[in-house]
Amino acid sequence: MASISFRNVTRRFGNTIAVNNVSFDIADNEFFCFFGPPLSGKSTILKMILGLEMPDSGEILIGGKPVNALSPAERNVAMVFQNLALFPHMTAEQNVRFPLVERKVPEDKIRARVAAVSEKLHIGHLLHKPPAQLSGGERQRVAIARALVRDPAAYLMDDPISALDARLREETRVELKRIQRELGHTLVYVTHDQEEAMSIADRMAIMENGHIRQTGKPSEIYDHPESQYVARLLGSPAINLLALNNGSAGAGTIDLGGLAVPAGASGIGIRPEDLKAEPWTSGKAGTPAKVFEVEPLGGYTVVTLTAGEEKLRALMRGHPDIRVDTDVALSCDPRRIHFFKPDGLALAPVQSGQ
Ligand SMILES: Nc1ncnc2c1ncn2[C@@H]1O[C@H](COP(=O)(O)OP(=O)(O)OP(=O)(O)O)[C@@H](O)[C@H]1O
Repeated sequence: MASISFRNVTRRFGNTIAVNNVSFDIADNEFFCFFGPPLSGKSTILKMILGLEMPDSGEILIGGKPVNALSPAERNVAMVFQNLALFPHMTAEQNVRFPLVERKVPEDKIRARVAAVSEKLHIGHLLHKPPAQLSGGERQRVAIARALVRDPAAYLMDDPISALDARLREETRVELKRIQRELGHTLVYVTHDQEEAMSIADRMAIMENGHIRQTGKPSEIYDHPESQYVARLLGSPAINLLALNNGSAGAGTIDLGGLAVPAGASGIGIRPEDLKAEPWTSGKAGTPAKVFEVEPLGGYTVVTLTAGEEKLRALMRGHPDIRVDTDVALSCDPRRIHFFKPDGLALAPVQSGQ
């Protein structure tokens, strides 16, 4: 397996800058995810790693060696194009063998490789069965074995499970994460699903318009977004973003409880799970708001609130005793508030020294 690095890589298509001066380092054996909206440049990055697209400028390194001049075959990187669905007319074993048979790998090598992958993925006892006789989870393990049966320097996957239904998608991403960790493959993964990216990646890069806006562990990026753009892309329901009206006197409609606002801040962000809404009682601290709608989701409830001109969302555990059109008091742990400048970049909170 190998590390993968870009150094100031740019790729243009006519007037479109698909990838704009991008640099990153993916470590050996890392599960790395590119996440961003459609047309942000994710697939073009994968194609340049693979050697199907050439950069206009910049350098690409695999295993520390420059590969700009190497053909796809010489780079030994495998793209998993197809989604992780099995061929129904083949047994599990025929499915797993397929990528090697297609590449005319000698039979003894195929046998050895299928045996090795089957042992690692614990599917040896399933190999004689057709997909129809496998459970959903078993089918996904076999499909992943087929995707991983080659032994390249790194695997690339472009939205491989988006075609599956929601339940199977959840199962498959857990399997994939576990298997990647067990096998220790470098895996570069593209998705436009924020939950998938957050749950699956060791580290991720957030893309916008050909730029990487932030790179890091999903939890670090979620807790410390460097811009409003990144803050908004991660989390469901989305972060509440509010304009600051008059500096430290108050944040629009949210009482900041005397929190010092950093100089230059023009807006704040509060994650729905950090916003507390409690039944209003006179004399209670907090910003008055009205309950607009309540959405029970089973384990959680999303409460939409109106405070002045603003609509805010709070994510609460279980089934809170909150009714539509009643008055509530809003509060938030001030340490969980994000501050942003007019250009959308984040500001560090003022250190109180306490
Ligand atoms: N072969 C091409 N010819 C012309 N323009 C291209 C080509 N490939 C990509 N682009 C353009 O480059 C930009 C980035 O596209 P890319 O496919 O890399 O984005 P993406 O983030 O993978 O999108 P999606 O999630 O929709 O696959 C887009 O504006 C796209 O139209």
